[in-house]
Amino acid sequence: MARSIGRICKGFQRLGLLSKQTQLIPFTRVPVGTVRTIVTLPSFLFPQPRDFSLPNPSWGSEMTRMYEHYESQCEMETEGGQKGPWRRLPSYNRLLKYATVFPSGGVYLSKMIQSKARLFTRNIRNPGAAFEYVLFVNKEEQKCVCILQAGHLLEGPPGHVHGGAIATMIDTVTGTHATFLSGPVMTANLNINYRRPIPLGSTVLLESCLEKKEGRKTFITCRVTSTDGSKLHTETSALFLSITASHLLGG
Ligand SMILES: CCCCCCCCCCCCCCCC(=O)SCCNC(=O)CCNC(=O)[C@H](O)C(C)(C)COP(=O)(O)OP(=O)(O)OC[C@H]1O[C@@H](n2cnc3c(N)ncnc32)[C@H](O)[C@@H]1OP(=O)(O)O
Repeated sequence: MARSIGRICKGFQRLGLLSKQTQLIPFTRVPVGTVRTIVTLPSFLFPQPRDFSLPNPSWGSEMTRMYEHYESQCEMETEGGQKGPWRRLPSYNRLLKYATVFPSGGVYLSKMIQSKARLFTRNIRNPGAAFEYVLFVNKEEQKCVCILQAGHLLEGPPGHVHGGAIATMIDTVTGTHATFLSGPVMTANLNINYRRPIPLGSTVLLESCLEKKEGRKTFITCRVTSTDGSKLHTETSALFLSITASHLLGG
């Protein structure tokens, strides 16, 4: 258990959410006053988290075809036998499930852990009903592609996807991309132009590109198009600001 919690702590450290000094100290050996991270629950209570970016039976033929296309890019090797630049990003419905105490924000996080908080885009139990999506990132080109199949619960105008649902996906894709490029960030500005409605149930591509980085600022652009690229649905410019854990803990 200690090893698996340790791996999770390392994951948070990589994302910059835990300080490097945070140590895992088994509960039974904790000298009073030196606790930095407390393990409160045994690992058998944590089932293997579901990776929502993997195919499920609700995926239509277009979603599956696009997934297979990008997945095959991930398997490609360069001429020198190295792994190619594409990676699929796994996707879970919760990020903070396993952490119990932050160096200075234990109470806040402990409350979150006991709560029912779930990532907004991954909280519908019925597969295919809302956001079905998978993200692929290309490290060399500093771009990210998301394949989205928009389910029937996302209706806005009759037969078409709600503008807020589109904005949610744009924020998710550009936000994940910015995190990949710059570590923990928050959206400061999203500027979206809706050019053409997205039919409900259809599969579209969101392509996010790094425009520039300036200090704490990461500027990203994102286009939503049909899978063959012939129809432009939305265009976005987004600004993300790098944050530290204390920004989140400050509320
Ligand atoms: C390995 C990878 C795996 C990744 C795995 C991750 C998985 C994860 C998946 C989930 C992905 C979901 C992604 C959702 C992301 C959200 O939805 S975040 C939620 C929505 N956003 C918010 O709630 C943010 C609310 N706003 C804030 O907290 C604060 O205003 C901010 C944005 C942090 C900035 O505050 P601050 O740090 O105090 O910055 P501040 O000093 O005011 O300004 C700094 C600079 O930025 C500029 N600035 C600030 N705000 C703005 C603005 N709105 N417009 C223009 N400029 C601005 C300032 O002018 C200033 O510029 P300079 O004078 O330095 O040139």
